[in-house]
Amino acid sequence: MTPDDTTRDDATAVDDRLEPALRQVREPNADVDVIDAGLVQRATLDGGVACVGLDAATLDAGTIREVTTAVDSAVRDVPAVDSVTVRRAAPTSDPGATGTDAFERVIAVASAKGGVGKSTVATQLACALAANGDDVALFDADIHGPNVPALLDVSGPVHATEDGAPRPVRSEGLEVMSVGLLSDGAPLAWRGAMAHDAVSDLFADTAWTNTDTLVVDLPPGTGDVVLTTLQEVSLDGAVVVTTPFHSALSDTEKTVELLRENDVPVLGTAVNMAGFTCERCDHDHDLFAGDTPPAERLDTTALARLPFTPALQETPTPTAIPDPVADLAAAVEERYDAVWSVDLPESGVDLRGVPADERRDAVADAFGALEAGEEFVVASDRDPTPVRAFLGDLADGDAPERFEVRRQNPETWLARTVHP
Ligand SMILES: Nc1ncnc2c1ncn2[C@@H]1O[C@H](COP(=O)(O)OP(=O)(O)OP(=O)(O)O)[C@@H](O)[C@H]1O
Repeated sequence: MTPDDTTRDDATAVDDRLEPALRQVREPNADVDVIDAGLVQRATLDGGVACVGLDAATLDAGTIREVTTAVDSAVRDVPAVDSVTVRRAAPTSDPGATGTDAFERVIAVASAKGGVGKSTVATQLACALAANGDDVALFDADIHGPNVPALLDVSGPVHATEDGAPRPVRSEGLEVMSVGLLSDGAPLAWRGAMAHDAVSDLFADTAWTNTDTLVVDLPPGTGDVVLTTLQEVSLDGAVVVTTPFHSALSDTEKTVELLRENDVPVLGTAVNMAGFTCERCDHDHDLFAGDTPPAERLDTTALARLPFTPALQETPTPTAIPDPVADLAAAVEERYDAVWSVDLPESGVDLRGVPADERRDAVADAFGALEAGEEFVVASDRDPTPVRAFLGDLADGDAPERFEVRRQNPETWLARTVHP
C-alpha cells in the first residue's frame, strides 16, 4: 500500500491520515485513546469522505454520545476530510449469550403490591452485587410500567448482534434490558398472550455478556408477566419487598405463596420505607405501627429494613452503595448460600446425579458403615421418603423412628435419620 492510497481493503483498518486525529480522542472511562481502547473498528477516507465505525457495545448510552461527538469533531479537522460519518458499528467481538440459562444465578425481586419500592430495591441490589464483584445484569420485566431505565438514568437505543438479538444497554458496568429501552416502547394495553410473548421473547433473546447474576424486577400483581416469568425462567431465589403497611403485607403474602407454589426459593423479605430518621431530633421513627415484624408475618427471613430516605431516591450506582443496601446485599448472599450450598457430613450419602440402579447400593454402603446412634443424612435430587422403608429392610424390618425430609432447594432434598 502506498502513502497515496485513500482507502484500505481491510475492514478493520484505520487510515493513516485519520489515525493521529483519532488518537486525540480519549475513552472517557479509561486512560487510553479510542484506538487502544478497541472502540474503533475501522476508519476509512475515500475522496474526502471519512467513515468511522465504532464498536459501542461495551459503552453506556451517555459515553457513546460523548465519544461519537468527539470522534466526529476530531476527524472533521483533518485537512483531507470534507465530510464525516461516524457509525456505531455492530461489534464483531463477543456475540453475548442469549437467554436466562446463561446466568450462574437468577434472583427475582417481587411484590404483588404496587409502589412498595420493588424497582428501587432491584436496581440498588443489582448495584450492590456489582460492587461486590459480580458481573450483574438487570432485567426489567415490568412491561406495563418499565421504570428501571429512569431509575438508572439509562436510555436506548438498543443495538442488535449480527444475529439480530437485542443487546442490553450498559451503565457503570451493569447490563440493563427493559422494554422501556426499546424504541417502540411498552404499550400499556399489552395483556394476556401479547404480554406473555413480549416478555418471553425478551427473556429468551437478549444477548448478555455479564453472566454472573441476573436480577429480575417483576411487575406488581400476580398476572400474566409474573406467571410467565415463574414458568419460563429458572429462578434461583426471590427477594420479596413490602412496606410494613397491612395492605402491602397481605398482598405480599400472595406473592410468597405464588413463589412457593412454583418452587422458587424465597430468600427473604426486604422491608422498605420501614421508618425514617428525623433530621431535627436524630431519632428513628417507624412509619407504620404493627405488632408482628413483616418478615415473620410473611413466614420468611428478614433480609433488611430500608428506611424512607432521599438517599434511596437517587440514581443508584455501584460506586456509592447506601449502608442499608449493602446490608441487604450481604443478607441476600448469606441466604443464597444457605439455600444452595449443601453441607453433607462425610458419613452421609449424596444421591444427586447417581443413576437409579446404583442408588440402593450407595445407601446400603453408607448406612452399613455407621455405628448405632450415628446420624445418617441423604441428599437427593428427588423426594427420598422411600429410603426410609429401604433402611428398614437393611435393619431387619425396623424402619427408623425418626426420618425427617426437608426440601432445601428446588434441586435438593435432605433426609436425616439415626442408625438404630
Ligand atoms: N426507601 C425509600 N425511601 C424513599 N423513597 C423511596 C424508597 N423506596 C422507594 N422510594 C420511592 O418510591 C417511589 C416508588 O418506588 P418504585 O418505583 O421503586 O416502586 P415499585 O414497587 O417498583 O413501583 P411499581 O409498582 O410501579 O413497579 C419512587 O419514587 C421511589 O424513589
